[in-house]
Amino acid sequence: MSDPYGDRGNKDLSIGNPKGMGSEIPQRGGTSFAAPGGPFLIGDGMTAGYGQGPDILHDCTIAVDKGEIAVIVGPNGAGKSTGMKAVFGMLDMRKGHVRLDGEDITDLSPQDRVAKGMGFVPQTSNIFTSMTVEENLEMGAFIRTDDFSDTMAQVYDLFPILKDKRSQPAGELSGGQRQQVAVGRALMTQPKVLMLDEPTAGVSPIVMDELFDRIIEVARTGIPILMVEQNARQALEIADKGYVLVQGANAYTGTGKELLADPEVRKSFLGG
Ligand SMILES: Nc1ncnc2c1ncn2[C@@H]1O[C@H](COP(=O)(O)OP(=O)(O)OP(=O)(O)O)[C@@H](O)[C@H]1O
Repeated sequence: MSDPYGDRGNKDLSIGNPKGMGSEIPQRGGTSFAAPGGPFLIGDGMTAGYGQGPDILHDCTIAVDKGEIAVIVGPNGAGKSTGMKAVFGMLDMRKGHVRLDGEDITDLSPQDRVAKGMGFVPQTSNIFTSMTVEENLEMGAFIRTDDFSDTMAQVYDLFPILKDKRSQPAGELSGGQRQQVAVGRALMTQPKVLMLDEPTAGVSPIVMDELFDRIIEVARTGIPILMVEQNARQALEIADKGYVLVQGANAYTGTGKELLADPEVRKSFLGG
C-alpha cells in the first residue's frame, strides 16, 4: 500500500501524490494533503464490504485535517456512506487503517471511537423522534460524567430554533430542524471531529444554505468536519478539501475550488 502521507517512514511520496498539495489540477486517485504527522482523521487505503459480501470500498482514502471541512461527493451507490461507516468502525476493514490524531484506531468499536472524540451523524434514524429536543441532546451527552449544561447552551446558541422547541417531541420538527437536532446531539459529546452523512438530505435549498452556514460555524469553533453530500456543487463551495468517489474508489481529490474548476469533474458530477 502506498503511504502518501509520509508518516510511516521513508517512502516514495510520488506514488500517491504526483504533484502535491496546491497544484492547480485535481488529481486522480488517492491524493495527499500531506501535513506533518498525517491528517487529524484518516481512513487510509480502506478496502471493506458488508458481512461476507463483496468489497464495496477499494483502497479508498478519505481524511480531514484540523480547521477543515472535507466533503465526499459522487454518484449514488459510489460508497460514500460506506466510507463514513468504515471510518466510524461499523464495517470490518479488509485492508487499510483508520487513524485519529496519529493513533491507529482501526480495531476500536464505534462506541470506543466516540469516547476518543469522534462524533458521527448517520444519514437516517439519527434522532429519537418520540423524545423531546432537549432529551435528544441529553442522550447525546451520555458518555459524559461532567456537567454538560454549557455545551447545551452552546448548541442552543448555534441552533436557536431548538431552544424554542426544546420541550417538543423531535419527531414533530421539520426536516431541517431534525438535522439540527442530530448535529446538536453529536456536538454534546464535545467531539474532536464531526462526521456528517448527508446533513442536508431532503431539505429545501434555503434550509440547505442555512445548515451549511451552521456547519461552517461549527468548523470555525475548531472542530474538523468530514461530510458526505448529495448537493455536490454547494458542498464543494464550502469545502477546503473534496473527494469524488466512484465505485468505491478515489476518482478525484482536490480543494473544493480545484474540483469545481475541473472540466471532467464538472461534466461528470456537477451537471456540466
Ligand atoms: N447494509 C448494507 N449491506 C450490503 N450492501 C450495502 C449496505 N449498504 C450499502 N450497501 C451497498 O454498498 C454500495 C455503496 O452504497 P453506499 O450507500 O455506501 O453509497 P453512497 O455513495 O452513499 O450512495 P447514496 O448517495 O445513494 O447514499 C451499494 O452497492 C449498496 O448497495
